[in-house]
Amino acid sequence: MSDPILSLQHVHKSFGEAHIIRDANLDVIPGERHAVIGPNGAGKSTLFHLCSGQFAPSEGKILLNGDNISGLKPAEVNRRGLARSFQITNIFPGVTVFENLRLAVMRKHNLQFVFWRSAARLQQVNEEVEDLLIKIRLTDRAQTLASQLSYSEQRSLEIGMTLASDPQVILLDEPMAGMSHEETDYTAGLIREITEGRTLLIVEHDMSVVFSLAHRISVLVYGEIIATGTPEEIRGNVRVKEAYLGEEAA
Ligand SMILES: Nc1ncnc2c1ncn2[C@@H]1O[C@H](COP(=O)(O)OP(=O)(O)OP(=O)(O)O)[C@@H](O)[C@H]1O
Repeated sequence: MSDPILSLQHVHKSFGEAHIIRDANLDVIPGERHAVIGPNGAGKSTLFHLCSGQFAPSEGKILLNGDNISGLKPAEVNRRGLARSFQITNIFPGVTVFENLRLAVMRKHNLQFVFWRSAARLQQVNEEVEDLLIKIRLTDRAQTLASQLSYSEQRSLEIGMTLASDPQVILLDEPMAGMSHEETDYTAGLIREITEGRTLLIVEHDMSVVFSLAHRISVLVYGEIIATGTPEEIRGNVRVKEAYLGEEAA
């Protein structure tokens, strides 16, 4: 197995007396689509916050490409190649799809207003935005206000904004939440496409999506990763059935 691109080593996270993440160990392999599943409140979002720099671990290490990123600020983690989307959408509803993406691309280049004096750079940003529009299949909606998009289109736009920094590792937190079956199928297809050649860590409650999309799955229960394996291995894991999947099936 190749070296992990993202590695959590004995990671703990406490808030006061509450031990939310307890000795989490997780290796994410370059190129894989890795899902984290677990009951409500298990600590999945907290785990993502730790990986993306929103929280610093109380103990343990998080490595990205072998470098210790524990405690680095989100912008620095992003600069090093990890981007995430949130459960709650962070697009700007009052501006167009194109402008939302342009803002995300400019953020990547860390652009100031002075930047706009250069027509060549403006052209470069616009080309990057056009490219993103194709990837998220929203070229026809470029001039539509984000608030006018359908729910799944808004999620596509958010995925596009996550892609703007051209990350090696993408973290998606419940991208299918609140979607119909059709929207879920559509978004699963989009995620397959846009993560080609990248690494995906995804939290998702829809088990049919998880088991068809993920190469490997980790199961988080009460802040502990109780199993990691292929979908078949996880389906057959007795501990997982007892702690989680049995309960879901019921
Ligand atoms: N900043 C915080 N301070 C104190 N407790 C927190 C904080 N953030 C999260 N928690 C607690 O940590 C636990 C895990 O929350 P988290 O959101 O990570 O779970 P989750 O697995 O993502 O849940 P869900 O599937 O419902 O989204 C919860 O009990 C939550 O109340």
